[in-house]
Amino acid sequence: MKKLVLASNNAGKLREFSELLAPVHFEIIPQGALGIPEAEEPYATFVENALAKARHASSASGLPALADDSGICAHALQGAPGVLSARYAGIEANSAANNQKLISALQGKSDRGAHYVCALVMINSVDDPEPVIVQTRWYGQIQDLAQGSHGFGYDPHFFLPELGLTVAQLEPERKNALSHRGQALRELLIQLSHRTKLGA
Ligand SMILES: O=c1nc[nH]c2c1ncn2[C@H]1C[C@H](O)[C@@H](COP(=O)(O)OP(=O)(O)OP(=O)(O)O)O1
Ligand SMILES: [Mg+2]
Repeated sequence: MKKLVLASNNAGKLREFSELLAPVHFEIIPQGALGIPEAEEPYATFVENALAKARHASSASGLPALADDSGICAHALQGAPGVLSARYAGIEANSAANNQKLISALQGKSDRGAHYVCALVMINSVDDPEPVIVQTRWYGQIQDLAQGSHGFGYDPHFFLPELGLTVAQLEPERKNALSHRGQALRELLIQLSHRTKLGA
């Protein structure tokens, strides 16, 4: 079975990837299982950070790698925290501190619109000239009150008006069916299947 390193140390993402990739015939190896530490994420775009993570994991393992760089963009904050979502309240910040900072930054703002972004990059090797790249959005609203216990990160504050629920109130399968990460992974698998058909 083809091996694939998942270039992430985020337990929530790793759980979602294992659910989403369950039907796929890859042996999925989280980079932590190979002792690979987090990559630097210095770039201003999600795609560049995802590519840096994928290259880091592929270089350290000698295997194909899949990386996710994602975040939440608040419209009233000109897209902040964006690529800095994981480090919004500081380098070692946890989700509670990041959520708190986001809610504080939005006090008094009437526009609560936001979107999640997910950039996925898959490479066959560190020098792969044709990375598979997908980027998707998931729209919602940021609410002050934290609700729900599923998911991770900003999910308890990310409200879906069509459902009347936060993402943390969705069962995992329902989140995966709708989320930025679920959309991106399904698109990536379609792109891979086209390549396989063409023998590339
Ligand atoms: O579905 C999601 N539900 C809730 N929050 C989410 C989601 N997707 C991304 N997020 C937030 C979490 C973190 O604050 C940031 C990702 O940051 P990001 O650098 O891509 O990931 P990370 O540092 O946690 O793990 P890693 O880089 O090892 O993959 O966006
Ligand atoms: Mg990160």
